[in-house]
Amino acid sequence: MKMAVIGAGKWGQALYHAFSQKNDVVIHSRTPREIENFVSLDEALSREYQVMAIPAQFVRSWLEKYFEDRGQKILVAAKGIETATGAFLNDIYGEFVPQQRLAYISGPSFAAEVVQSLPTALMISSVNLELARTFSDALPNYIKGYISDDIIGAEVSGAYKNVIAIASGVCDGLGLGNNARAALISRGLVEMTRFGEAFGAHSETFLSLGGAGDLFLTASSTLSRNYRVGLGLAKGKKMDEILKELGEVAEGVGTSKALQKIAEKKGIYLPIASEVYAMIEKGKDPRQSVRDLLG
Ligand SMILES: NC(=O)C1=CN([C@@H]2O[C@H](COP(=O)(O)OP(=O)(O)OC[C@H]3O[C@@H](n4cnc5c(N)ncnc54)[C@H](O)[C@@H]3O)[C@@H](O)[C@H]2O)C=CC1
Ligand SMILES: O=C(CO)COP(=O)(O)O
Repeated sequence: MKMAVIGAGKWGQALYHAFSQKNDVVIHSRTPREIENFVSLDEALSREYQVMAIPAQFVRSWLEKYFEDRGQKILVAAKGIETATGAFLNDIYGEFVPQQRLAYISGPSFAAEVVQSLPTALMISSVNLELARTFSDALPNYIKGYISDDIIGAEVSGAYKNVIAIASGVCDGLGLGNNARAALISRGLVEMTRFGEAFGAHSETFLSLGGAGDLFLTASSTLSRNYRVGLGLAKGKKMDEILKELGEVAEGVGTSKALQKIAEKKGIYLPIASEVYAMIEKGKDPRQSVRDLLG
Protein backbone atom coordinates (compact mmCIF):
# COMPACT_ATOMS: atom_id res chain seq x y z
CA MET A 1 0.00 0.00 0.00
CA LYS A 2 1.13 3.56 -0.67
CA MET A 3 0.75 5.37 2.63
CA ALA A 4 1.66 8.66 4.28
CA VAL A 5 1.87 9.45 7.98
CA ILE A 6 1.06 13.07 8.82
CA GLY A 7 2.34 14.27 12.20
CA ALA A 8 5.80 13.15 13.30
CA GLY A 9 5.49 13.11 17.08
CA LYS A 10 6.06 9.92 19.09
CA TRP A 11 2.99 8.13 17.76
CA GLY A 12 3.36 9.29 14.16
CA GLN A 13 6.95 8.04 14.07
CA ALA A 14 6.00 4.73 15.70
CA LEU A 15 3.22 4.15 13.16
CA TYR A 16 5.59 5.13 10.35
CA HIS A 17 7.98 2.44 11.61
CA ALA A 18 5.19 -0.13 11.93
CA PHE A 19 3.49 0.42 8.57
CA SER A 20 6.86 0.63 6.78
CA GLN A 21 7.43 -3.10 7.42
CA LYS A 22 4.98 -4.13 4.69
CA ASN A 23 4.16 -0.92 2.77
CA ASP A 24 5.64 2.01 0.89
CA VAL A 25 5.35 4.78 3.51
CA VAL A 26 6.34 8.45 3.63
CA ILE A 27 6.03 10.87 6.55
CA HIS A 28 5.32 14.59 6.87
CA SER A 29 5.03 17.13 9.70
CA ARG A 30 4.90 20.91 9.98
CA THR A 31 8.48 20.98 11.21
CA PRO A 32 10.88 19.31 8.77
CA ARG A 33 12.67 16.36 10.41
CA GLU A 34 15.68 14.18 9.71
CA ILE A 35 13.65 11.08 8.94
CA GLU A 36 14.12 8.85 5.91
CA ASN A 37 11.22 9.36 3.48
CA PHE A 38 10.27 12.73 4.95
CA VAL A 39 8.23 14.44 2.19
CA SER A 40 6.36 17.67 1.46
CA LEU A 41 2.73 18.07 2.46
CA ASP A 42 1.69 17.92 -1.19
CA GLU A 43 3.37 14.55 -1.65
CA ALA A 44 1.89 13.20 1.59
CA LEU A 45 -1.61 14.34 0.59
CA SER A 46 -1.31 12.57 -2.75
CA ARG A 47 -0.95 9.12 -1.13
CA GLU A 48 -4.07 6.94 -1.23
CA TYR A 49 -3.83 5.92 2.44
CA GLN A 50 -3.07 8.44 5.18
CA VAL A 51 -2.44 8.07 8.88
CA MET A 52 -3.21 11.23 10.83
CA ALA A 53 -1.16 11.49 14.04
CA ILE A 54 -1.98 15.11 14.89
CA PRO A 55 -3.11 15.67 18.52
CA ALA A 56 -6.87 16.12 18.97
CA GLN A 57 -6.78 19.81 19.92
CA PHE A 58 -5.06 20.74 16.63
CA VAL A 59 -6.99 18.53 14.21
CA ARG A 60 -9.65 21.06 13.21
CA SER A 61 -7.21 23.92 12.56
CA TRP A 62 -4.90 21.58 10.64
CA LEU A 63 -7.71 20.31 8.43
CA GLU A 64 -8.98 23.84 7.78
CA LYS A 65 -5.55 25.12 6.89
CA TYR A 66 -3.87 22.25 5.05
CA PHE A 67 -6.25 19.47 4.05
CA GLU A 68 -7.28 18.84 0.46
CA ASP A 69 -9.70 16.04 -0.28
CA ARG A 70 -8.11 13.95 -3.02
CA GLY A 71 -10.16 10.84 -2.24
CA GLN A 72 -7.72 9.61 0.43
CA LYS A 73 -8.61 6.92 2.94
CA ILE A 74 -7.70 8.13 6.39
CA LEU A 75 -6.69 6.34 9.58
CA VAL A 76 -7.15 8.63 12.60
CA ALA A 77 -4.52 7.93 15.27
CA ALA A 78 -5.21 10.60 17.92
CA LYS A 79 -7.13 9.95 21.14
CA GLY A 80 -8.99 12.94 22.49
CA ILE A 81 -12.10 15.13 22.47
CA GLU A 82 -11.95 18.75 21.29
CA THR A 83 -11.96 21.06 24.32
CA ALA A 84 -13.46 24.11 22.65
CA THR A 85 -16.54 22.36 21.28
CA GLY A 86 -16.79 18.91 22.92
CA ALA A 87 -16.67 17.46 19.39
CA PHE A 88 -15.42 13.90 18.83
CA LEU A 89 -12.74 13.35 16.22
CA ASN A 90 -15.18 11.48 13.99
CA ASP A 91 -17.37 14.62 13.93
CA ILE A 92 -14.42 16.81 13.00
CA TYR A 93 -12.92 14.53 10.33
CA GLY A 94 -16.46 13.82 9.14
CA GLU A 95 -16.80 17.48 8.15
CA PHE A 96 -13.97 16.98 5.65
CA VAL A 97 -14.15 13.32 4.57
CA PRO A 98 -17.09 10.88 4.37
CA GLN A 99 -17.11 8.23 7.15
CA GLN A 100 -16.79 5.52 4.48
CA ARG A 101 -13.21 6.73 3.96
CA LEU A 102 -12.36 7.10 7.66
CA ALA A 103 -11.01 4.57 10.16
CA TYR A 104 -9.76 4.92 13.74
CA ILE A 105 -6.88 3.08 15.40
CA SER A 106 -6.98 2.35 19.12
CA GLY A 107 -5.73 -0.12 21.69
CA PRO A 108 -2.90 -0.50 24.21
CA SER A 109 0.17 0.76 22.37
CA PHE A 110 2.95 2.83 23.85
CA ALA A 111 4.85 4.33 20.92
CA ALA A 112 8.12 3.52 22.69
CA GLU A 113 7.34 -0.21 22.44
CA VAL A 114 5.88 -0.11 18.92
CA VAL A 115 9.14 1.43 17.59
CA GLN A 116 11.02 -1.49 19.13
CA SER A 117 8.73 -3.89 17.21
CA LEU A 118 7.49 -5.44 20.47
CA PRO A 119 4.29 -7.57 20.25
CA THR A 120 1.17 -5.42 20.28
CA ALA A 121 -2.53 -5.82 19.47
CA LEU A 122 -4.60 -2.98 18.05
CA MET A 123 -8.12 -2.30 16.97
CA ILE A 124 -9.13 -0.60 13.71
CA SER A 125 -12.69 0.75 13.69
CA SER A 126 -14.71 2.07 10.79
CA VAL A 127 -18.28 2.12 9.53
CA ASN A 128 -16.60 0.65 6.44
CA LEU A 129 -15.36 -2.75 7.64
CA GLU A 130 -13.60 -3.39 4.36
CA LEU A 131 -11.47 -0.30 4.96
CA ALA A 132 -10.81 -1.37 8.57
CA ARG A 133 -9.64 -4.75 7.24
CA THR A 134 -7.39 -3.06 4.66
CA PHE A 135 -5.61 -1.00 7.35
CA SER A 136 -5.46 -4.02 9.65
CA ASP A 137 -3.84 -6.13 6.90
CA ALA A 138 -1.24 -3.39 6.42
CA LEU A 139 -0.01 -3.80 10.03
CA PRO A 140 3.32 -5.59 10.48
CA ASN A 141 3.55 -9.17 11.73
CA TYR A 142 4.33 -8.07 15.28
CA ILE A 143 1.00 -6.21 15.57
CA LYS A 144 -2.18 -8.23 15.65
CA GLY A 145 -5.13 -6.25 14.24
CA TYR A 146 -8.78 -6.57 15.20
CA ILE A 147 -11.59 -4.77 13.42
CA SER A 148 -14.81 -3.20 14.67
CA ASP A 149 -17.59 -0.99 13.34
CA ASP A 150 -18.15 0.78 16.68
CA ILE A 151 -16.35 4.04 15.97
CA ILE A 152 -17.99 5.91 18.86
CA GLY A 153 -16.99 3.18 21.34
CA ALA A 154 -13.40 3.24 20.06
CA GLU A 155 -13.20 7.01 20.20
CA VAL A 156 -14.76 7.45 23.61
CA SER A 157 -12.66 4.73 25.20
CA GLY A 158 -9.42 6.00 23.62
CA ALA A 159 -10.07 9.54 24.82
CA TYR A 160 -11.59 8.75 28.23
CA LYS A 161 -8.91 6.33 29.38
CA ASN A 162 -6.43 9.24 29.31
CA VAL A 163 -8.50 11.07 31.92
CA ILE A 164 -8.72 7.98 34.15
CA ALA A 165 -4.95 7.56 33.72
CA ILE A 166 -4.45 11.04 35.18
CA ALA A 167 -6.61 10.07 38.18
CA SER A 168 -4.63 6.86 38.54
CA GLY A 169 -1.34 8.78 38.55
CA VAL A 170 -2.78 10.98 41.32
CA CYS A 171 -3.78 7.88 43.28
CA ASP A 172 -0.29 6.35 43.02
CA GLY A 173 1.42 9.69 43.56
CA LEU A 174 -0.44 10.05 46.85
CA GLY A 175 0.67 6.52 47.83
CA LEU A 176 -2.88 5.23 48.23
CA GLY A 177 -1.96 1.64 47.34
CA ASN A 178 -2.83 -1.07 44.83
CA ASN A 179 -6.36 -1.64 46.17
CA ALA A 180 -7.27 1.99 45.58
CA ARG A 181 -5.81 2.01 42.07
CA ALA A 182 -7.70 -1.17 41.08
CA ALA A 183 -10.92 0.36 42.44
CA LEU A 184 -10.31 3.57 40.52
CA ILE A 185 -9.56 1.79 37.24
CA SER A 186 -12.61 -0.47 37.47
CA ARG A 187 -14.92 2.41 38.42
CA GLY A 188 -13.29 4.39 35.60
CA LEU A 189 -14.24 1.64 33.18
CA VAL A 190 -17.85 1.79 34.37
CA GLU A 191 -17.82 5.58 34.01
CA MET A 192 -16.46 5.62 30.48
CA THR A 193 -18.84 2.87 29.42
CA ARG A 194 -21.82 4.85 30.75
CA PHE A 195 -20.62 7.95 28.95
CA GLY A 196 -20.08 6.07 25.68
CA GLU A 197 -23.49 4.42 25.83
CA ALA A 198 -25.09 7.87 26.04
CA PHE A 199 -23.61 8.47 22.58
CA GLY A 200 -24.63 5.11 21.13
CA ALA A 201 -21.39 3.18 21.74
CA HIS A 202 -21.68 -0.59 22.26
CA SER A 203 -20.92 -1.62 25.84
CA GLU A 204 -18.77 -4.60 24.72
CA THR A 205 -16.31 -2.22 23.03
CA PHE A 206 -15.30 -1.00 26.49
CA LEU A 207 -14.10 -4.51 27.35
CA SER A 208 -12.02 -4.74 24.18
CA LEU A 209 -8.42 -3.76 23.43
CA GLY A 210 -9.45 -0.16 22.81
CA GLY A 211 -11.36 0.03 26.10
CA ALA A 212 -10.19 -2.03 29.08
CA GLY A 213 -6.96 -2.94 27.25
CA ASP A 214 -5.80 0.63 26.78
CA LEU A 215 -7.19 1.75 30.14
CA PHE A 216 -5.23 -0.93 32.05
CA LEU A 217 -2.05 -0.04 30.16
CA THR A 218 -2.23 3.71 30.46
CA ALA A 219 -3.51 3.85 34.03
CA SER A 220 -0.73 1.70 35.44
CA SER A 221 2.53 2.75 33.82
CA THR A 222 4.95 5.65 34.07
CA LEU A 223 5.41 5.27 30.30
CA SER A 224 2.06 7.07 30.04
CA ARG A 225 2.25 10.86 29.77
CA ASN A 226 -1.26 11.15 31.24
CA TYR A 227 -0.37 9.00 34.23
CA ARG A 228 2.70 11.21 34.77
CA VAL A 229 0.47 14.31 34.75
CA GLY A 230 -1.36 12.69 37.68
CA LEU A 231 1.90 11.99 39.51
CA GLY A 232 2.77 15.68 39.11
CA LEU A 233 -0.60 16.82 40.46
CA ALA A 234 -0.18 14.56 43.49
CA LYS A 235 3.15 16.25 44.19
CA GLY A 236 1.35 19.61 44.25
CA LYS A 237 2.89 20.85 41.00
CA LYS A 238 1.10 23.45 38.88
CA MET A 239 -0.21 22.38 35.46
CA ASP A 240 2.15 24.74 33.60
CA GLU A 241 5.13 23.16 35.29
CA ILE A 242 3.86 19.61 34.70
CA LEU A 243 3.26 20.20 30.99
CA LYS A 244 6.61 21.95 30.56
CA GLU A 245 8.44 19.02 32.17
CA LEU A 246 6.46 16.55 30.07
CA GLY A 247 7.31 18.25 26.77
CA GLU A 248 4.81 16.04 24.92
CA VAL A 249 1.07 15.94 24.53
CA ALA A 250 -1.14 14.56 27.35
CA GLU A 251 -4.57 14.41 25.74
CA GLY A 252 -6.36 13.74 29.04
CA VAL A 253 -5.87 17.38 30.06
CA GLY A 254 -7.95 18.86 27.22
CA THR A 255 -10.30 15.89 27.18
CA SER A 256 -11.18 16.31 30.88
CA LYS A 257 -12.36 19.84 30.09
CA ALA A 258 -14.38 18.62 27.11
CA LEU A 259 -15.98 15.89 29.23
CA GLN A 260 -16.94 18.39 31.91
CA LYS A 261 -18.62 20.56 29.31
CA ILE A 262 -20.52 17.62 27.81
CA ALA A 263 -21.50 16.27 31.24
CA GLU A 264 -22.96 19.61 32.29
CA LYS A 265 -24.86 19.99 29.02
CA LYS A 266 -26.22 16.45 28.88
CA GLY A 267 -26.54 15.80 32.62
CA ILE A 268 -24.27 12.73 32.63
CA TYR A 269 -22.71 11.65 35.95
CA LEU A 270 -18.90 11.51 35.56
CA PRO A 271 -17.46 11.52 39.09
CA ILE A 272 -13.83 10.67 38.28
CA ALA A 273 -13.57 12.89 35.20
CA SER A 274 -15.13 15.77 37.16
CA GLU A 275 -12.50 15.46 39.90
CA VAL A 276 -9.72 15.39 37.29
CA TYR A 277 -11.21 18.52 35.74
CA ALA A 278 -11.38 20.22 39.15
CA MET A 279 -7.74 19.40 39.94
CA ILE A 280 -6.53 20.61 36.52
CA GLU A 281 -8.76 23.61 35.97
CA LYS A 282 -9.59 24.79 39.50
CA GLY A 283 -6.41 23.73 41.29
CA LYS A 284 -8.40 21.48 43.67
CA ASP A 285 -6.25 19.68 46.25
CA PRO A 286 -5.83 16.04 45.05
CA ARG A 287 -6.36 14.75 48.62
CA GLN A 288 -9.71 16.51 48.75
CA SER A 289 -10.62 15.03 45.36
CA VAL A 290 -9.93 11.53 46.67
CA ARG A 291 -12.01 12.22 49.81
CA ASP A 292 -14.87 13.49 47.65
CA LEU A 293 -14.67 10.43 45.39
CA LEU A 294 -14.77 8.04 48.34
CA GLY A 295 -17.38 9.99 50.25
N1 LIG B 1 2.65 8.28 22.16
C1 LIG B 1 1.87 7.21 22.26
O1 LIG B 1 2.29 6.18 22.84
C2 LIG B 1 0.51 7.21 21.67
C3 LIG B 1 -0.12 8.39 21.30
N2 LIG B 1 -1.39 8.38 20.80
C4 LIG B 1 -2.06 9.60 20.42
O2 LIG B 1 -1.44 10.16 19.28
C5 LIG B 1 -1.59 11.58 19.26
C6 LIG B 1 -0.23 12.22 19.05
O3 LIG B 1 0.56 11.88 20.17
P1 LIG B 1 2.15 11.85 20.13
O4 LIG B 1 2.66 11.72 18.75
O5 LIG B 1 2.58 10.81 21.08
O6 LIG B 1 2.49 13.29 20.72
P2 LIG B 1 3.86 14.10 20.72
O7 LIG B 1 3.77 15.08 21.81
O8 LIG B 1 5.01 13.16 20.67
O9 LIG B 1 3.82 14.83 19.30
C7 LIG B 1 2.78 15.69 18.95
C8 LIG B 1 2.99 16.10 17.52
O10 LIG B 1 1.96 16.99 17.13
C9 LIG B 1 2.53 18.06 16.43
N3 LIG B 1 1.73 19.26 16.59
C10 LIG B 1 1.66 20.05 17.69
N4 LIG B 1 0.87 21.09 17.42
C11 LIG B 1 0.41 20.96 16.15
C12 LIG B 1 -0.42 21.73 15.32
N5 LIG B 1 -0.97 22.88 15.73
N6 LIG B 1 -0.68 21.27 14.08
C13 LIG B 1 -0.10 20.14 13.63
N7 LIG B 1 0.70 19.37 14.38
C14 LIG B 1 0.96 19.79 15.62
C15 LIG B 1 3.90 18.25 17.04
O11 LIG B 1 4.76 18.85 16.13
C16 LIG B 1 4.31 16.82 17.32
O12 LIG B 1 4.93 16.29 16.18
C17 LIG B 1 -2.27 11.93 20.58
O13 LIG B 1 -3.63 12.06 20.36
C18 LIG B 1 -2.00 10.71 21.46
O14 LIG B 1 -3.00 10.53 22.44
C19 LIG B 1 -2.05 7.21 20.60
C20 LIG B 1 -1.47 6.01 20.92
C21 LIG B 1 -0.15 5.92 21.48
O1 LIG C 1 -2.47 5.97 24.27
C1 LIG C 1 -1.40 5.57 24.71
C2 LIG C 1 -1.09 4.13 24.82
O2 LIG C 1 -2.07 3.32 24.22
C3 LIG C 1 -0.39 6.54 25.19
O3 LIG C 1 -0.78 7.08 26.38
P1 LIG C 1 -0.15 8.47 26.90
O4 LIG C 1 -0.52 9.51 25.90
O5 LIG C 1 -0.71 8.67 28.25
O6 LIG C 1 1.36 8.28 26.94
